[in-house]
Amino acid sequence: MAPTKVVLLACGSFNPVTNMHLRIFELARDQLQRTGLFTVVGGVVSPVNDAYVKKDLVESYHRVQMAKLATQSSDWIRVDPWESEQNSWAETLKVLNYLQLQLDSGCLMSNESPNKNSPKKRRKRRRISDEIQVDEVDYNITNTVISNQSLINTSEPMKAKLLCGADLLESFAVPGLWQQEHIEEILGKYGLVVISREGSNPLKFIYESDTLTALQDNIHIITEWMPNEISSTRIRRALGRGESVKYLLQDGVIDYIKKHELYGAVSTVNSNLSK
Ligand SMILES: Nc1ncnc2c1ncn2[C@@H]1O[C@H](COP(=O)(O)OP(=O)(O)OP(=O)(O)O)[C@@H](O)[C@H]1O
Ligand SMILES: NC(=O)c1ccc[n+]([C@@H]2O[C@H](COP(=O)(O)O)[C@@H](O)[C@H]2O)c1
Repeated sequence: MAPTKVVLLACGSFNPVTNMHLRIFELARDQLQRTGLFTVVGGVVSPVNDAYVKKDLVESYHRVQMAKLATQSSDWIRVDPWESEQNSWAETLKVLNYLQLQLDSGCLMSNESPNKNSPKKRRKRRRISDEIQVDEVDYNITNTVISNQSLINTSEPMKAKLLCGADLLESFAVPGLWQQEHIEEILGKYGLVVISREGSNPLKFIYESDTLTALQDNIHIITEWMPNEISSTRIRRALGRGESVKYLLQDGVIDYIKKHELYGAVSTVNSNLSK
């Protein structure tokens, strides 16, 4: 049987995007392809909407720009600002539905597709947006994406899968956070690729849930044998304290943070301080 073509979607704050966020895409692609069952044709970073209540969340405009800078050298990971541009927070299932509709209709937007602004493509994406009942999106804003990534060929059937760290899987158990039907649909219709994280035990977590056990064929657990806790929270803390974050974030992201004085970082534009 030919491998299933897959596009990985990572939803999160990306506040800011770290090298570990990039690493989980790479690890997931490598390990999924080694099974011989999947070909990973793309990865999508979807920064969460500003309406998602989280401490210290900087404006999505900045989080999207940083994610674009971080992924600009990748030929398969791109950033989709659609979720961040909605008028309200969009649940993860809706983001997956939106991505799958784009894949089904052959109109997955690249970060720099030459004809991305064509009225035909704009109309098509607007229809997709209407179909999943989210607020109207201004695609002129969406299309101000800057990057050098190539267009994913969407002429063949492709499946969206949710890529996450084990902490996101474990958040399924937080009362009131996820609707049961959403969890079932995310797993049943799409599937989950979970990267292990220090302090988590995804296999035990699945074992303890009847829903997850019933759908475990659609959960791919990938062990990160070089675990590290590069987390956005720790990066923000370091920045606020004036500590170096070099090699934890892409250089372009560090420059952007300093230029815009995000997370309490001090601009180096007018000073002689090195990174
Ligand atoms: N070190 C890591 N190992 C494995 N997965 C990770 C790691 N860091 C982030 N992820 C995963 O990347 C996705 C997006 O990350 P997100 O920005 O929401 O989390 P975070 O880095 O933990 O942020 P914060 O520290 O602000 O809570 C999530 O699924 C998260 O589990
Ligand atoms: N019900 C849901 O769909 C649901 C609930 C909680 C978090 N999420 C998503 O999970 C991600 C969590 O990000 P953080 O780990 O940064 O909080 C975000 O993208 C958020 O939208 C989705």
